[in-house]
Amino acid sequence: MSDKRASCLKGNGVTKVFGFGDKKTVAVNNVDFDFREGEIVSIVGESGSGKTTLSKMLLGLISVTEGEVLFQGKPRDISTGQKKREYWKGIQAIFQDPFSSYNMFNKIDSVLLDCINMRGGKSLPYEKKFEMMREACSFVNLEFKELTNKYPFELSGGQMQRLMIARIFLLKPKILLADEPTSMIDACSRATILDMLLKLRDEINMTIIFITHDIGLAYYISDSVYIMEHGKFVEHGKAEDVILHPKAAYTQRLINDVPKIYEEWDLSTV
Ligand SMILES: Nc1ncnc2c1ncn2[C@@H]1O[C@H](COP(=O)(O)OP(=O)(O)OP(=O)(O)O)[C@@H](O)[C@H]1O
Repeated sequence: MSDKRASCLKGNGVTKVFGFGDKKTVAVNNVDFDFREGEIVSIVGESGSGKTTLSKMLLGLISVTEGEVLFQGKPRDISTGQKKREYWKGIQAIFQDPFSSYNMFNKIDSVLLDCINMRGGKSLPYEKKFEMMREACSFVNLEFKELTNKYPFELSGGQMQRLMIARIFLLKPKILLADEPTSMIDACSRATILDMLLKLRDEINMTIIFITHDIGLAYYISDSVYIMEHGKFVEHGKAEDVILHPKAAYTQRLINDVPKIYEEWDLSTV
């Protein structure tokens, strides 16, 4: 993590409270963060720690109860539909379930064409658009000519994940929020997807925010890590500092929970 990189997304005292009175839940409790341009950040926590709520606030899908979010150094303004759409040119997300990410009635061509149009390419000649779609598919090792005229449900899970990354390749957002994007696929496809995301970060200097419960993945992939417990960040810093020298008991526990595959199994107790 280098302080020389400009701030991309910053939060001061960001809080989300659901419900009122006895039914009140403080899902995210007064968190501060500063994600830098081109940085890979992981937000790690167990189920219910507030990761999804925080990502929805970052994406502008739900309101912030208290605190402020700054995008590229300026207070974020998503007060109208128009301003939200403008903000979403800068921040995009991929989710763990690729099936939920597509309108299944839209052919793959139109999924990709929408991205080109969103980036202001509506009036480009079709040959140029075709070339852009072909390039985006080839970036993720897919053949556009095999996908054209098909629907997303005709693809395998792994192909759908790759198509999601092809969309990001075309949209070129400043920030990509990736919510456990590799949890539903096998280890081999998982490594490929991660490598593609890292390559994309290198090509377009995108900030990637990984939302995960997997501290091992966070160590492997991130520049910096934020550890979340009960809606608060209990520690953050460079991935190797936080994970190799954890200060919070909670971080220590998450690390201890990672199965150590190099240790022999003791089957006598089974
Ligand atoms: N719409 C909602 N209304 C009320 N409470 C909510 C709502 N959404 C989330 N919560 C509560 O906020 C807390 C944090 O939930 P959140 O989904 O953000 O956790 P998480 O870390 O993403 O969990 P997981 O890894 O299981 O997705 C939980 O106690 C949850 O019950």
